[in-house]
Amino acid sequence: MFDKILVANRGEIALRVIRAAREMGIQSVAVHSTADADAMHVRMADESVCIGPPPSTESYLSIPSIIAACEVTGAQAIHPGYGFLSENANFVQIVEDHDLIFIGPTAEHIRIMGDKISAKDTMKALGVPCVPGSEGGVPDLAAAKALGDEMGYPVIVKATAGGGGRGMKVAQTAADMESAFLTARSEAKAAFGNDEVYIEKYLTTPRHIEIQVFGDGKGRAVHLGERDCSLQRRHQKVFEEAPGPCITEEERARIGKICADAVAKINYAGAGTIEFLYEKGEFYFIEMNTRLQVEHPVTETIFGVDLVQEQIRVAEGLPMSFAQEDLKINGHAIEVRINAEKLPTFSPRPGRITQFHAPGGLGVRMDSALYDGYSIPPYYDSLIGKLIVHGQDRATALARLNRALGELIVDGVDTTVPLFHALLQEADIHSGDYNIHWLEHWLETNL
Ligand SMILES: Nc1ncc2cc(-c3cccc4ccccc34)c(N3CC[C@@H](N)C3)nc2n1
Ligand SMILES: [Ca+2]
Repeated sequence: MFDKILVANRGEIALRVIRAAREMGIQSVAVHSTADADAMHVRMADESVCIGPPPSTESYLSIPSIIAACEVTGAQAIHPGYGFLSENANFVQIVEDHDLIFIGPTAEHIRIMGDKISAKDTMKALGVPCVPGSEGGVPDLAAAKALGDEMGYPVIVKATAGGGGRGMKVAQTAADMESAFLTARSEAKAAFGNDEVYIEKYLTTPRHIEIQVFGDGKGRAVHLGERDCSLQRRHQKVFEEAPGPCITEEERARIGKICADAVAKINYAGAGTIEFLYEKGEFYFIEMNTRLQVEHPVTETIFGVDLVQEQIRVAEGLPMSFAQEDLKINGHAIEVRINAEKLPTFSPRPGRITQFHAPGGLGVRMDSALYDGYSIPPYYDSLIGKLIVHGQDRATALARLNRALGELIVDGVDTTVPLFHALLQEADIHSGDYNIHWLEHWLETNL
């Protein structure tokens, strides 16, 4: 059992992990840059260590500083949160070389899923439906053109080392293939130091449906249903919900079992998300995220579970607190991401919070590290809070979201709150009739 864990992150997710640990009687160590000395996660933790100057590369991404913080505080395990080092296989290896525990999957699984071709090959072999496309990487332009002609356009060229929308180029017709292929390859080289690309049939109007899975690392795994994360802008999710408004119980059981069985088979440990594109009733695997996701609270809310406590339990070698038959959906949950950004350009707006008031009442959860007088630093991402609401059905959740947004006070900086007030006026949001392009199309003529 852990006496003390180090939280290698900041902001709302650091607070989230500290809360889970405290409830388990585990002490927490916060790490912070000099810019975050006054951050709430530092105050909430049992102890804290300054690990460097503001730039992430010299603080939250500094592996030596984080390992040293464990040594001086006696932390036995590290929770990475999301982003930063959470999917860095080399970090996991170094953590384990120092006889510390990484709260998450193995370095091997992180590496397999971080390479989008080995991820697809692994999932295909495990019976997970994938997007049709190239067998592995595409070596040169001639092969790309031949494949495009064979598959039929449109196709999408993706960086093997990419993910999350980075290094992707669509070729609508054969004439586009040369520029799509060469641009994707050069951008992949520049961004990831690896110019390998692969090609897939481009799905034109899909939804983004992701399945939450959880494994004990010893051959058992469950699924916790899906989240619909289609409302995105430039690959940044803004609104996520569970269950998905367009997914039936039968579809959920079928794709959920396929995913749970797949990760069980590889002895996957901890939280994972299997990302699909969903179109015309079919699921197509695109990526697997080997971390806890920003939007995990909507899943926790409808199932009544604490996924962070489960991560800690499994890292301690304990069994999961639940089996598949224990996991029943209750109601509907929606999360909106509150960013310190100025609409309509979504440009980041750091600054000082003159007044903060979180909404409350029945079915409202606000995950945020804000407080009166807090100064949002300019060095990190602009997420300042997640508003999660729950209702017995989707309509109730939407009404509650509207009510909670009306209570939220964040004075002193611009935020994305007005976006959600506007979205709640839209019939398509109430009907749930949207796909991955809906928000960007809507933004062109609104806000
Ligand atoms: N074969 C094929 N067809 C259409 C696709 C469309 C996207 C995509 C493109 C633009 C926005 C998106 C929002 C949510 C989910 C996916 C997208 C996509 N992405 C974007 C990020 C990464 N998860 C993969 N892959 C696709 N792959
Ligand atoms: Ca991803």
